[in-house]
Amino acid sequence: MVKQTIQIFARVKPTVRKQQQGIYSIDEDEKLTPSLEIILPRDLADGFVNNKRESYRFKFQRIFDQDAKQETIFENIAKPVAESVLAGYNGTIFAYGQTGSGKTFTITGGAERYSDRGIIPRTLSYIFEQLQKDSSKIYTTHISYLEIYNECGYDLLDPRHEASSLEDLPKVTVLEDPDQNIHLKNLSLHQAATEEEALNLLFLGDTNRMIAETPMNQASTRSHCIFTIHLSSKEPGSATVRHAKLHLVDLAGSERVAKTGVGGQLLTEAKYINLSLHYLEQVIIALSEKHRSHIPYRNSMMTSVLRDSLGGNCMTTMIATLSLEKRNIDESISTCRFAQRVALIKNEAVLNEEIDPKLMIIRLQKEIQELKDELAIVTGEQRTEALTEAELLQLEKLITSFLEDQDPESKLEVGTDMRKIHHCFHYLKKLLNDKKIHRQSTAPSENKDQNCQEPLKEEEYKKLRDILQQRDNEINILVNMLKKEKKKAQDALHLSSVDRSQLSHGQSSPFPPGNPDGPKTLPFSASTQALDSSTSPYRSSLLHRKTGMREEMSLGRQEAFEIFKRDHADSVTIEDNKQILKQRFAEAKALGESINEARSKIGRLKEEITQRHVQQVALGISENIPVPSMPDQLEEKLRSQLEEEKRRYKTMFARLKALKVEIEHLQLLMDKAKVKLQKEFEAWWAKEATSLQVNSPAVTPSNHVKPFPQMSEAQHERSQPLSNKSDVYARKILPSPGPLLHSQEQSSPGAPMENRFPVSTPVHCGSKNGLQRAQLQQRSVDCWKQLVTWIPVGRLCFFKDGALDAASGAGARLTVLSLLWVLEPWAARQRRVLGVERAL
Ligand SMILES: Nc1ncnc2c1ncn2[C@@H]1O[C@H](COP(=O)(O)OP(=O)(O)OP(=O)(O)O)[C@@H](O)[C@H]1O
Repeated sequence: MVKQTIQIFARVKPTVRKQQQGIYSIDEDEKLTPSLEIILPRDLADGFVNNKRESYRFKFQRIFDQDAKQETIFENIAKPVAESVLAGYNGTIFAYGQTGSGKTFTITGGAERYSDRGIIPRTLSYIFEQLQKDSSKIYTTHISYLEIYNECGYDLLDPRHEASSLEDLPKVTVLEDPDQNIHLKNLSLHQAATEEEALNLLFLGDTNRMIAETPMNQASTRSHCIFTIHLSSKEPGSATVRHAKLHLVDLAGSERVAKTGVGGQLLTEAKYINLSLHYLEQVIIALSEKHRSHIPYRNSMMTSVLRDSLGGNCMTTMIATLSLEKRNIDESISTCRFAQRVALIKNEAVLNEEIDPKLMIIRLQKEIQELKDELAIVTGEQRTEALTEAELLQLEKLITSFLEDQDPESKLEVGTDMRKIHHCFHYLKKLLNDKKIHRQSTAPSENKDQNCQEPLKEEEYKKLRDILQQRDNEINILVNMLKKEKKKAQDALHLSSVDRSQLSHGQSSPFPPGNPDGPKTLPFSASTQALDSSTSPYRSSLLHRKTGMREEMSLGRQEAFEIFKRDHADSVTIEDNKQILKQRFAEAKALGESINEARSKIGRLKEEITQRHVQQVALGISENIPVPSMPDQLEEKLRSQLEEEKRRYKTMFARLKALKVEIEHLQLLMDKAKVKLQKEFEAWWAKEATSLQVNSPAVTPSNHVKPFPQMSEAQHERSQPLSNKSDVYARKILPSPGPLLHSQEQSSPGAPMENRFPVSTPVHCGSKNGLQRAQLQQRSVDCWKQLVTWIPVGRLCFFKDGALDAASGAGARLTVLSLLWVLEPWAARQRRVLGVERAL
């Protein structure tokens, strides 16, 4: 048992230096428990004459200032916890702090750079690396991911549901057994055999969380998330299994309702969050007070789930995330106060061991059989029916192994069944008789042989022995050569099949097929498959969501999406990551080629060494000189080259492995960013469409949304106003329709100049007024209608491009494109009508 108080750490989020100057200081001199001093500026007292304290000092195990890297956080905070989990203890790391203070950044990581990986991906990496190294135990790893929102639990990894809102996810409920153990009903556990599988699960959960967000529930801020790694270990042959859980918890923002300034639904949410954090605080107060018999764990779902982590069987660590700006000083002080109370809680972690149920069943079955046999002896009730074939076979096996066992103390255990005992005696008797007969039949010939043998001269015997030895060596060498040839042929066969499969996949992988050291060949053939989304169910699920959403889009929306994507802030990150990914792929490819080269060089060197041996043997045979036992100079040289090449190979191999993890991580980051982008676009599209309808009562479906009565539903949808992300983008400029316009048809006499589309005067449609905007769009539709009637399709295409070039803002592009989608079929129809008229 390990008794330990909850470890508390502080992390200060980086902000503009000026804002934090003089607000806090870290005293690292107190080596054992460094302290953080928060200085309350006078002006925060709002002019009151008061005796408010000006400085607050809090002690932490360690304080990480703004420049602390994610790597440092992992090494100092998460690694020790991961180590104890590997040893079989439960562990929890939770981040607590106000919204925006860096909880998600610390626990999960940033979405932009690979180096921003947070505690979860790094811990997964570390755990799987350790599991690979330790071959003395059999490990199984499972993952679960729970979100608690408004006191309801949701399973973020349920494979049966595609979440489009939180309600689509299965609800998780807390059950308590008579021993007060907590069970989570409906929370799915997923086996993860590799780091890649576990990472895919993390990204799937994060994506589900993001997709399930509604504008009312902007995710992370208002929900708690618990990512759990379940680890079981067992020594081979042992009946004892160890179970350990590691909870990595991203709590909701801890700010008070008054500060958030929210109302309505948000207020309800804020209350729930505050309520659950309030209950968390109550639990912590109760635990930090001595002699409190009742701890109110059951008051909220979160405290129920984290029951073991708080004052129970767990090694728990808290990270207080602080955003030390002037306006956040109060919240930062309350976060630190909370941490000080948490630091008083004592946990008692024990190894969670149990007997493997399967082995337990076998053991109990054996015991039952033994007891039955004993009972039969005591009661004198012996079974009389004949032994079955299987029983007889098993007995004979037992006898054979008993006879072969060299240990004089060994016993033949057949139980108390008299039928079995009798059978054993019969069998042994038969064996003994058979052996006797055999001896008698072979004895005369042995004697004859002995008589025929002539005593060999000592010298001759020695010579023959030497020759025999020499022949043995030659045979060994030739057998080795044969083996190598056979292996080469197999490799060639395998390579050609790999080539074929790669060709059929249509993609070339930068990862080389293997390791020159024989048994561990093709370590990457499996892992490269992870890069292929079709082999990873979770990644393909992410991609499916992404492409699925895309397929549903109409063409007009797709074009709008392309523009939205181009102008979105995240597009820079996606592009950056694409570039990095390209670089990494190129690097991996180059590395793969070098590894292949090194591999063939190693093969060549080995070949040369073997050749040398063969030559020496051949020389030995022809000139009758013994094969030298020590390698000569040339062989020494070859061997040192071989060792050098092997070292080089190993270094490159390790780098390639790291690259592979990085590439996979980047791909997942990009997938996630793309899903986010798509989701934001959908939200923006829906919002704009509704805001146009709500804000423009004058624009009825007949005069605006569906300008052409003959239009099909699909065309109708394409003609929906895009509203041009009006206030975000620059002013929208439509090209002038030119002299073809009849001004009376286009504008009323009293209309403002900008609504009349004067020749070669751009129209500015950047007004926030929905009605005006709708009118302008209606007019532009009419204007284009006129224009397109007389333009052949080729010109229309020209206009499409010209308009795109002429337009200075993305909004204009959207309007022009949406109009074109409407007008293209319409113009074709018009031309057909005109053709008919002309023919008549
Ligand atoms: N140590 C840091 N270094 C760089 N950027 C950071 C750091 N901490 C936080 N950030 C950035 O600050 C922003 C807010 O951080 P984050 O989302 O992690 O806050 P949070 O506490 O989880 O907020 P919420 O309660 O809303 O979930 C993010 O853009 C994040 O990238």
